[in-house]
Amino acid sequence: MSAPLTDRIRLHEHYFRPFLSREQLEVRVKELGMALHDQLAGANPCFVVMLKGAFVFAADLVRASRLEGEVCFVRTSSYSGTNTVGEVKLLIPPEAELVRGKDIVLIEDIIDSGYTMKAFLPILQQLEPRSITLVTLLHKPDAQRVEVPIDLIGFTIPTKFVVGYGLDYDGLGRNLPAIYQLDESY
Ligand SMILES: O=P(O)(O)OC[C@H]1O[C@H](OP(=O)(O)OP(=O)(O)O)[C@H](O)[C@@H]1O
Ligand code: HPA
Repeated sequence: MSAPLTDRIRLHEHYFRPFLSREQLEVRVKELGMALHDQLAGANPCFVVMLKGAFVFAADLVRASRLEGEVCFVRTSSYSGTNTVGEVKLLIPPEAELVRGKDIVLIEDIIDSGYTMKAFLPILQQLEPRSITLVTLLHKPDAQRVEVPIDLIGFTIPTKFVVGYGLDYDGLGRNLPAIYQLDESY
């Protein structure tokens, strides 16, 4: 059954329909937090958050993990509209002194083509962390172009552009509490 028209949202010229509800996100993020807690029991990790998209997920995941640790922010950029431009820019690099020798929890909102992580992981590895645990809320396996070692995945989703819960379409939609999927019937 299609979603009621009132649930549809418009961002710029595109329409998006409800895809993952606030409740589904809350339940899954708690599960991911517990999994991290079990995997890193006793560690004092450094959470590395990929800005901008992962800021909402990271805020919930860090608290759900109940792990004590520093938080550090990194910013990459490679999307224009709904397409990757291929080249990954590192706009805010990681802080070397927070990463060296630490167990890193790398928090990403989405792995789509995989180009962002493929470009960023070697930069992180050069700083010689003790370990890296890569957590992504969303993964589009059919869109992935390069190998990425993902440790924890929230939701495996189809190859359609999504927004909300931190993810944007050209600067809009990050504030939405749920996740919406591009509706190509308009
Ligand atoms: O696997 P990929 O195809 O590389 O796509 C994933 C990346 O794309 C988005 O970032 P973006 O470059 O749009 O920057 P943003 O987080 O500031 O929105 C998203 O937050 C991921 O970091
Ligand atoms: O589907 C997406 N939505 C928002 N940002 C993204 N960056 C890569 N894929 C996506």
